[in-house]
Amino acid sequence: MPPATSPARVRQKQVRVEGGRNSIKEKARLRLREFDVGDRFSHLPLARAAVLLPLMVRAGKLHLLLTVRSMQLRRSPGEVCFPGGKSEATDKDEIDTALREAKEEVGLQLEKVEVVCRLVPGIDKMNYLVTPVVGFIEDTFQPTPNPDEVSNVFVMPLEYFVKPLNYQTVPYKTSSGYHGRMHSFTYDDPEHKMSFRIWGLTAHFAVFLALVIFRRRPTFEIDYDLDSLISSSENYFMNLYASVYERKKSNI
Ligand SMILES: CCCC(=O)SCCNC(=O)CCNC(=O)[C@H](O)C(C)(C)COP(=O)(O)OP(=O)(O)OC[C@H]1O[C@@H](n2cnc3c(N)ncnc32)[C@H](O)[C@@H]1OP(=O)(O)O
Ligand SMILES: [Mg+2]
Repeated sequence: MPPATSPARVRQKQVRVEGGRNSIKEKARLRLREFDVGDRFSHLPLARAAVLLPLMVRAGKLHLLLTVRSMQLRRSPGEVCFPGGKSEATDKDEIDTALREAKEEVGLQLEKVEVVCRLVPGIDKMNYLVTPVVGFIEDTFQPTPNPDEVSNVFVMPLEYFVKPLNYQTVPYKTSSGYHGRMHSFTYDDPEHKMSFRIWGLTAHFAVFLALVIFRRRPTFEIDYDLDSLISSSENYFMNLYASVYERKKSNI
């Protein structure tokens, strides 16, 4: 047998690693495509925003890239969120918005993202319809955060959003009167030697993504029926939307 450092053995190992990485990605891709909502919610009469949920394979596991918002921002300073922002007139759709914002905020070139799908949207505290766009990026990506908008970038295992070490649930009521629960995760990042708190809308999207990909019951309670995740996630959103819509109508 050739020595462990011989070019043939190194190449064999590389092929195995790439094969493993591809099968993780392929399984995730197939699951995500089942949940692609396309432009089904795009006609809803709310202001629009989109975020990119950047997935990568690191050490054989799926990871998500997240950002910490600059303290200078007017809205949600210091909160953890995905790269993203409001739609601009030049954006063709939510995918354009998410990719444009990811480039502006963390320097991610759009040709470095393999867009897989759009998931069920959420509604933020300003009543923006926020569409999560899921895309694969390489784990070699080196972010260049725009300091006006982003103060930090970190990567965490997607699995943490179904099996967290530090989790709390926070009941909340929106301005439109909708009652729900917000997830709140604290993640101790070994790379930055810092703790990050991921909660609210960002946690909501990360949990849903983990449920779609892992099909596993999390260690905490969720508002979905796992046996019919597509319909229950859409119903959850439509109830939230109805409460916002009713409120908007009554304010006219
Ligand atoms: C109902 C649940 C509510 C919650 O969950 S709160 C709990 C946790 N927080 C979260 O989960 C965060 C959720 N929010 C978000 O993900 C984002 O806010 C959301 C909805 C995608 C919107 O994206 P944003 O990032 O707020 O919007 P954006 O990126 O378009 O703009 C942000 C602000 O930056 C400004 N900006 C853009 N380019 C700039 C530049 N080159 N230099 C300086 N400033 C710049 C831009 O004007 C905007 O400012 P402003 O917000 O309009 O005051
Ligand atoms: Mg933004």
